[in-house]
Amino acid sequence: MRVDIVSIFPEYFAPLDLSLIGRAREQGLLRLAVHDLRDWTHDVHRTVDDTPYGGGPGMVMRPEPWGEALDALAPDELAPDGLTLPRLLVPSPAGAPFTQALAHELAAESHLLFACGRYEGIDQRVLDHAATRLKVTEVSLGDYVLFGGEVAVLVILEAVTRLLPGVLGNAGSLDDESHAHGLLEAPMYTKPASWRGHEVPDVLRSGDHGRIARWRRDEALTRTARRRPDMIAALSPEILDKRDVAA
Ligand SMILES: CN1CCCC[C@@H]1Cn1ccc2ccc(-c3n[nH]c(N)c3C#N)cc21
Repeated sequence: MRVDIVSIFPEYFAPLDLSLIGRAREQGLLRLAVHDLRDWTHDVHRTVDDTPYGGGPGMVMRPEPWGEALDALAPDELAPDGLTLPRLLVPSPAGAPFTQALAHELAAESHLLFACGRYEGIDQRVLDHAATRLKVTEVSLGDYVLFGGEVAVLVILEAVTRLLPGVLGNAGSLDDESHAHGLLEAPMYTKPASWRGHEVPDVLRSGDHGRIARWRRDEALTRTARRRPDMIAALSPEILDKRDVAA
């Protein structure tokens, strides 16, 4: 997967050299490039913002630098290095909720292009024009307000990269994690068996894999019902009716 990120704070993405994302890049599973939007300005002050039409507080990101950046990073013709037309992701509090389902959808793309807004946001015409030739998705992390899109890109990129084949050593670890099947994950334990008077549930030490799987499924259902009743309502019937969870 190729990923391009455009931001006025490219240094925000230094953490992408670390951990599993850094290793995915070394393994060639992820080709990532971060670009400074100001490289597409032409004035001495490298201006990227201006006052909003219609008045109001703050500044809006100018369309010209964004237009040139997207032209350069999403060229109409197939570039010599195999650049395909990317899917444009624009973090925004007005975007569609970012979910595990969307993470899986994005993990299937060959080229993602992230546009990180700041100030009051990006001039709407940038997105409207991009949509004439790219798939554009405005996406939101949640119902709260951040300073800009960079944090959202870090979150989205981590959620997507871990789904790429070969990134997680034990792909099985994706199977029962929270949100993998519409449920929260069951509680997890490790040694010692007894810690400050708290014991590991006996079933997990029984060696009976069928019982353990059923216990984990029941715990996941109980935890989800208590903490996220909205997820229970959205469960597919087969998950609720699943009788034998043993493999
Ligand atoms: C504060 N300021 C005036 C009100 C509108 C937003 C603006 C700040 N801002 C500028 C670009 C930008 C992109 C994403 C987000 C964002 N906030 N919350 C989320 N879940 C987000 C995502 N994903 C915020 C952004």
